[in-house]
Amino acid sequence: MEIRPTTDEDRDVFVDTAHAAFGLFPETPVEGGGLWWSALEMDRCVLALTADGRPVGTAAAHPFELTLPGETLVPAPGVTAVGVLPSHRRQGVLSAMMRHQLTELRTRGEFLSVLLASEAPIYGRFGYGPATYTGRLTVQRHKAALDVPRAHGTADAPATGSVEVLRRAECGEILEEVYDRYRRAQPGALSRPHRWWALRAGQPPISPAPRYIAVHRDADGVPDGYASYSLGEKQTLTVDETITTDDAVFTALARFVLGHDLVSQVVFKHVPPQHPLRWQLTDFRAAEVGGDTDWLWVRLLDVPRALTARGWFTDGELVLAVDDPFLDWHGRYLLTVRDGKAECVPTGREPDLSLDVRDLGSLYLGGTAPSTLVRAGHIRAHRPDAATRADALFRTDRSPHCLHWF
Ligand SMILES: CC(=O)SCCNC(=O)CCNC(=O)[C@H](O)C(C)(C)COP(=O)(O)OP(=O)(O)OC[C@H]1O[C@@H](n2cnc3c(N)ncnc32)[C@H](O)[C@@H]1OP(=O)(O)O
Repeated sequence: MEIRPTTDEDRDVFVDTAHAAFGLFPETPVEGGGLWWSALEMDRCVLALTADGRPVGTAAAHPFELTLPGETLVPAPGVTAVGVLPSHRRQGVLSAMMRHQLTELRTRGEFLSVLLASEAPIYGRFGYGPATYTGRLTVQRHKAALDVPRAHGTADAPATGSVEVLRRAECGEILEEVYDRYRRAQPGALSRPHRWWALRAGQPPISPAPRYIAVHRDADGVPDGYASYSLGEKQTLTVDETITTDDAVFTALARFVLGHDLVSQVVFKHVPPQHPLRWQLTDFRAAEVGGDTDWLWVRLLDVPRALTARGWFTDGELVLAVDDPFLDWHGRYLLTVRDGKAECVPTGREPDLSLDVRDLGSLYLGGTAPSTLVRAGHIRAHRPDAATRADALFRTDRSPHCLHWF
């Protein structure tokens, strides 16, 4: 078995092998298709080949930026197109590719990588842990009235601005600009490189799939939010994504789609856990939460660099004993947080928590409380107050959320 990096000449072989691994025929640029593979950069891909040179496995990484708590932007290779031909599975091909890729990323100086998992049981063994969650909110339109805000001087001042409906093709750079502003402020969000928008690679609203876009503009006419949507069967209006940094603008866009005629229900895909929309409905039961799932998985490759990169919101200290069985590595660190910044240094002190690197990946963005994984039996707390202190330390000002598909 040989694992080797690819070049532009390997693109066809890579794309064919990846499609065969997923049981698909290579996608053609038909109406609506988002050619996900056109965004692959071949110098970031690997092929696995048998001894006689037949390609049997693929893996790739996109050069994304990830927003950490504290609005810090860091490089985050987005692992994708991972596949092994059905004839060559369970013979260690994926394990060999993962070892090659993670070692290469670490050598290049990356301190974390991310992915979306096709199946949840695959990636924990390689050190990835689920770190952001997403869900679907289905609202019955006949019960969809929004409540009058009870706090004076806040949301009862509705967003001043306007909503205009455009077709996707009429939006020019608006979506890219609004998305970019949003993702810089949203922990867990990924950049969508300009190349993706230009190639129209991926899922709506990036892809050429026909969509209406409700664009919200502020009082000066500057776009500050959008909702990408389509109407389908059973009078269902589906919103692919609602993008804005401003809660009042989100409410204005929600009010717009919920008021759409000839619609019996509105499905908001990709709503973060604990989103306020449910609480804004006069009838709390008008919204049904579904499709609750993990989304972004995080793998830490350099624990001190990763922990000092993110912002912190509570002072404190914690000794973490971290195990990385896949890359055969162990470290014990004193994490000290003062005024929003962390120091993380090797220590000989007794640990507060012992944990696998995959579980640290789950805690990293603040979307999973350490005490949850202690209660699940995955993290070992060595002192009675360790989980509570860890919860306070890892908590963030805003829950992480990611809705980019790759
Ligand atoms: C980020 C992304 O791209 S997600 C997309 C992942 N790809 C797919 O889902 C495409 C379809 N599936 C495949 O191509 C393959 O089954 C892969 C890539 C998931 C696994 O490849 P393989 O070469 O069979 O994996 P490999 O032999 O290295 O298995 C390593 C271990 O993972 C386990 N494993 C592999 N796949 C799975 C799975 N789908 N579910 C549960 N366990 C799995 C194996 O049993 C093995 O366990 P062991 O070490 O205890 O023996």
